[in-house]
Amino acid sequence: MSDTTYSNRSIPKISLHDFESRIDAITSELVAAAEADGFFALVGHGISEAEIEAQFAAAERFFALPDAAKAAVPFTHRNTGWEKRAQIRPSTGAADQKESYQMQYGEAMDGVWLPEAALPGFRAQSLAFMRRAQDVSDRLMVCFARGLGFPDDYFVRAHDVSRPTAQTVLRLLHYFALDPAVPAPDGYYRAGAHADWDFVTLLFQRPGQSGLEICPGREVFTEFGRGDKWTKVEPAAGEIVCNIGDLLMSWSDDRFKSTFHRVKTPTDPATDYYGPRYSMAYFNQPNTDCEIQGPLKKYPVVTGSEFTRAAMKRNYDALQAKKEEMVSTATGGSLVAAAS
Ligand SMILES: O=C(O)CCC(=O)C(=O)O
Ligand SMILES: [Fe+2]
Repeated sequence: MSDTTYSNRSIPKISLHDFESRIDAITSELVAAAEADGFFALVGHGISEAEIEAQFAAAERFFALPDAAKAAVPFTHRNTGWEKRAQIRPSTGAADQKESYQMQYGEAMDGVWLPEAALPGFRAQSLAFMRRAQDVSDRLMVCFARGLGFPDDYFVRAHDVSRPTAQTVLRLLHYFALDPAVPAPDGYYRAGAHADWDFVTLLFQRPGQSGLEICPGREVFTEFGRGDKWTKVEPAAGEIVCNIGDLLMSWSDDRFKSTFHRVKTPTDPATDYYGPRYSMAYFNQPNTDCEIQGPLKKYPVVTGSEFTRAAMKRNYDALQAKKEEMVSTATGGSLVAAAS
């Protein structure tokens, strides 16, 4: 990561307090942030620090189980379950050095919840927290619908978690601690650069456990490039960092930006955080049967399941291209230079 240059831009902080009476002002702030940055920090959203910490405590209990126990609920093709060092990013061609567990509301969780006895209270705690995150998401969706000239309930209905076609996910993440005395090996990434492919992501972080960096600048949602000017986003107690995903970028005819981001591998003991990092990402995904098209009809109509399939294919194709690039660089005799 020695090629990184930093820019000290800050992301907008937006409060949702008195939502009903301030909805137009909040909508203007959200639209401006979505157009310019693709990232913003929410305060006054109604989820208390204690509620967030209770879910982090549940996440810690989950990850503290032996791998053999977690392996009973492995990652599935329906985007649920547990993985460890298994997510390879097209930007790096290497697996993220983390473990994660993804939960949904409906049938996609069949067989992917641990038995109650293995982790008492975990399922009820997590589903209750997901509903709290959904309440916040619904308010953002009303504002984005207004901003784009759709009826208020347009996006809320397309992300209805009470229906069996729901795909929305809460992902618990755990990045492993590193020893500041031992430099991380080449090719070690906590989370390689990527854009999310959902509508909007709500990211919960723990104060002190830094590492998130963002890189605005994408022009169209189909673009898979990445820029080189990064900005650190420090966790603050009680704040929810939100980012626009590819779905909303496409649904807004590329007006709102889905922004590249990553979790930096610590390289400097003077400034970087080497301890374990826990984070939680709530990915708002569309119902499989909803129809997606922006007001200007820039892209053809697709259903929620078609959009998901296309996003996975774009990711897969980009990964193949990265692998070919790595092979050709290696056979060109410059293996060391290939480490990005
Ligand atoms: O852990 C984080 O802070 C970021 C996670 C993330 O970007 C993702 O899982 O998509
Ligand atoms: Fe992400």
